[in-house]
Amino acid sequence: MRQQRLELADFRKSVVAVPPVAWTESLELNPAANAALVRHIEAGGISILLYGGNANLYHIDLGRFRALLDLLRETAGPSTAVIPSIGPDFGKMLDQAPIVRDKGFSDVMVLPTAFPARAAGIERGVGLVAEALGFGVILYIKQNNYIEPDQLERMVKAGSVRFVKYAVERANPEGDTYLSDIVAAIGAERVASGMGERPIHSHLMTYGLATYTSGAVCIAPAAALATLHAYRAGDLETAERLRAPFLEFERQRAEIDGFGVMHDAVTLSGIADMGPILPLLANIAKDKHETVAKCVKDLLDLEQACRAEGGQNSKV
Ligand SMILES: N[C@@H](CC=O)C(=O)O
Repeated sequence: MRQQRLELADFRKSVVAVPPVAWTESLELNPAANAALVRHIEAGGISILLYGGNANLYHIDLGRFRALLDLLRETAGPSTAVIPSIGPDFGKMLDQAPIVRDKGFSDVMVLPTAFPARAAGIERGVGLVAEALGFGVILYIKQNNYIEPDQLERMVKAGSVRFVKYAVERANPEGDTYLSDIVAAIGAERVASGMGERPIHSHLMTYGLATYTSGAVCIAPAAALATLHAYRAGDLETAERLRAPFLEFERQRAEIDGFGVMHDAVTLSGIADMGPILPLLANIAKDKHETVAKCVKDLLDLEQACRAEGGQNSKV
């Protein structure tokens, strides 16, 4: 695992993969399956792994959290940054902060608490958590007006927040004034589009966000990097062509279940057997496997083509 804290420039270099976690039937960590997924993502050129929503860290207990951090520290390659997530409630964040710090992680994301939470309480709570960690966090904003832009600016100046994962759902991501206000307050270089491929055209091109996070990247990492690079180069035709199978995958996730589809898609891809998803989430029904497997195959075909053409420099 990379030892140095991520700098803003590092986020611009990679799409952020948001992997699920593999468990055995008795809900023990599956080291071999988790390692196989990490290796696949790294082989596609991705250098940042964010264990958060898709890993279902919302529901993880402290024992499994410790074991996961040990495994990730040992498994990730020397240039791969691993960002675990803490929370979503204040008490769990405080319990997890010393574990994160003592195990040598230097970046962490705070999961969003939708209820009950108030902006002023989030500012104070995240400040205390950052103090306990000894470094500023990545704040996951998933709700409109979760935190006011001027508060966020204060938190960045105080060092309690270093980066933001922005994932507020909009029917149309253009004209998102909350996002423009956030960007005006802390700078686009501190914000990642944080909700998969659907809004990335706007988020990268209109708002100039640093990068994007995605679950599907775990299946097609080189294709995702090629997509990011095509957007950056202004080659929108290539970017849209590359994004098409990711969008179809996201459509299936929205229709069936975003978490369950992501988890089981990795198993269906043959990359690694993820086993059961940690409760309170659930695996998808068997009768959905065929549809999901078809999307996964399209992603794998694209991945193969991108790798054959040289990964991120591909014009596939
Ligand atoms: N929820 C999105 C992005 C992750 O943070 C996904 O899973 O693709």
